[in-house]
Amino acid sequence: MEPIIKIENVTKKFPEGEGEFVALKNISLNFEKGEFSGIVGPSGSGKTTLLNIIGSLDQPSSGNAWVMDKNVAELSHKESAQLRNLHLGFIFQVYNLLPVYTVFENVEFALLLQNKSKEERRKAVMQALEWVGLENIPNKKPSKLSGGEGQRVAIARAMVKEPKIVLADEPTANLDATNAHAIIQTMKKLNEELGTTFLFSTHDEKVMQYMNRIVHLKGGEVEKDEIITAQNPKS
Ligand SMILES: Nc1ncnc2c1ncn2[C@@H]1O[C@H](COP(=O)(O)OP(=O)(O)OP(=O)(O)O)[C@@H](O)[C@H]1O
Repeated sequence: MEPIIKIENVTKKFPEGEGEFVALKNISLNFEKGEFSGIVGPSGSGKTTLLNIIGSLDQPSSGNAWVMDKNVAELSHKESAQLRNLHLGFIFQVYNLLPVYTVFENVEFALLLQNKSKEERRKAVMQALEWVGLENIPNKKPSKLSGGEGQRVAIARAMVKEPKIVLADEPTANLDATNAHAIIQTMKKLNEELGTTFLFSTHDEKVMQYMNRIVHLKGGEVEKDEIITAQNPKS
């Protein structure tokens, strides 16, 4: 089976002063369907840059990044928007909920670009809220939510389209330990039940212990690619 994400000799350069800064240096990596994997590394090592390329939010300077059989390096703006809309879910450190809308509406938003009836949307939103344990507060406004609840809404918003891949950039950075564990366990459950592929960027040891695989980046290069087996759990 083809990997769901295939990174092939990807280099990413950003302009810096007169010259350029190389954020990713000739990286090659594959991720299989259903992985629950983390990208870890020091600040500035290229984690977000790599997630942005996989998320089709940015393009490599050279090399190829295949995401669900589409080469991100060759997509037009419209095609990358379509890839994101149909197949990718995003969870960020900051939840980016729209304050004037309810929990229900914030999650429903992700479906408005899809051709679904109001009733189909209602069902999908309530299912997603159930997945994250917020089915009882669809009408609350974000300002009335705790940090953990806010991040749950963000997970529901990412999951409501039932994407093939969820990209989570430091999803627990603003949460206390109890909420961080709860959030990551919710994502792990969705990974196991729905087969969604999850790819995290994280510094958080609490997150790392749930991973099946940890890719260590350093200075834009893969320093270590670690498969975590049941016999070798992280503590
Ligand atoms: N748009 C940009 N323009 C210029 N330089 C950039 C840009 N985006 C990232 N960089 C640089 O590329 C390097 C890698 O950044 P990236 O955000 O991928 O790191 P990271 O590993 O996610 O770090 P952190 O853990 O702090 O989020 C950094 O040195 C950053 O300054």
